[in-house]
Amino acid sequence: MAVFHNIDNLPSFNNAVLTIGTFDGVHQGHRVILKEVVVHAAKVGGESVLITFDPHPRKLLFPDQPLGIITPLEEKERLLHEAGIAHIIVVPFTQEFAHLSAREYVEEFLVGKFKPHSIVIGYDHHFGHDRKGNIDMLKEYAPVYNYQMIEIPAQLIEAAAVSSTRIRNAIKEGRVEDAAHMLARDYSLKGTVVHGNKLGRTIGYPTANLQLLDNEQIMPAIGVYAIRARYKGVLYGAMMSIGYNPTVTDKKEVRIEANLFDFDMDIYGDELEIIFVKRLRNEQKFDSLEALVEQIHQDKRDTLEVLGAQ
Ligand SMILES: Cc1cc2nc3c(=O)[nH]c(=O)nc-3n(C[C@H](O)[C@H](O)[C@H](O)COP(=O)(O)O)c2cc1C
Ligand SMILES: Nc1ncnc2c1ncn2[C@@H]1O[C@H](COP(=O)(O)OP(=O)(O)O)[C@@H](O)[C@H]1O
Repeated sequence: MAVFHNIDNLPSFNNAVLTIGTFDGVHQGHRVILKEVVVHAAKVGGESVLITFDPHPRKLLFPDQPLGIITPLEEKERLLHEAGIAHIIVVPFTQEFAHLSAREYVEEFLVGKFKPHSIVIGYDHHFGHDRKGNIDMLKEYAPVYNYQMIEIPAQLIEAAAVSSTRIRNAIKEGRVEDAAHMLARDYSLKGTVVHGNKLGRTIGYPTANLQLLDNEQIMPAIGVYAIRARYKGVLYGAMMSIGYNPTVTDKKEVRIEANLFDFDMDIYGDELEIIFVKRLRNEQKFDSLEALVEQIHQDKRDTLEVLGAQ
């Protein structure tokens, strides 16, 4: 198992079975491809090699569009290894790399650096400057450079009825259960616990305020969620508010905060992982703090019911 970030200093792989893509989310559709790579590598006595890009190509190509990624790189690397991929190549996605013509990309990059035994690719994969390269081109070069092409057909990928875009939309709309279904795991975020307004403890609900480790990661819709929170390897039932806290402030700043059950520790500065389970309700502006607290009691009951039912 290894991750390589420097493409100018790669080892030579033995019968590399390659796949290429951003694999944001490492979702059910991606897993169809990953499985083929791992199984095929075992069959031909080769090594599974996955090429991915950082930052996400869309960030370089469309810098004005907010990106929103599902899996930060470190998490993606962990999930890919879990899926059985032996070697991960993280290509720094620079202007120079983006400008390689499709031919240069195949000849100098794929063949030059990896001498692949096989390339496993989805039917709709594009590459090279202006995305001009496609699967037909990889097929044409196959006999020239002596690699085998394995195309993952549309039906197989579409049967999974999953795409990174659909997952992004589900998360943005707060449909975290739909996202979990497509990801085959719960959506999660990591953050550092920062100081808030110190009001939480006075109303009986201290809330760890989070600053996300990866600002590019997608935030679920404003609202209240049943979650699990992982602190130093231990999972706690918890509830989360993502919102502006209109009951207590007029500031237009989004706060991400979690109240952990059966927990009483000072965790400022520490890392907390949030695992989304279900969106419970919209954020509301209450007439009084008492009314907010009444509702938070109810949120806790609802959360315990949701978590207990799992
Ligand atoms: C489960 C939960 C639900 C919440 N719902 C709301 C809400 O609907 N409206 C609101 O103004 N604030 C809501 N809050 C946020 C509280 O206003 C906030 O936690 C409180 O002001 C303490 O903030 P502090 O951590 O900055 O001290 C919610 C908090 C939690 C934990
Ligand atoms: N059950 C708990 N859930 C969340 N945070 C807790 C809990 N118990 C203690 N804490 C601590 O209390 C802090 C939150 O208290 P709070 O009064 O809301 O302050 P702040 O406004 O700075 O977030 C957390 O950052 C954490 O260090």
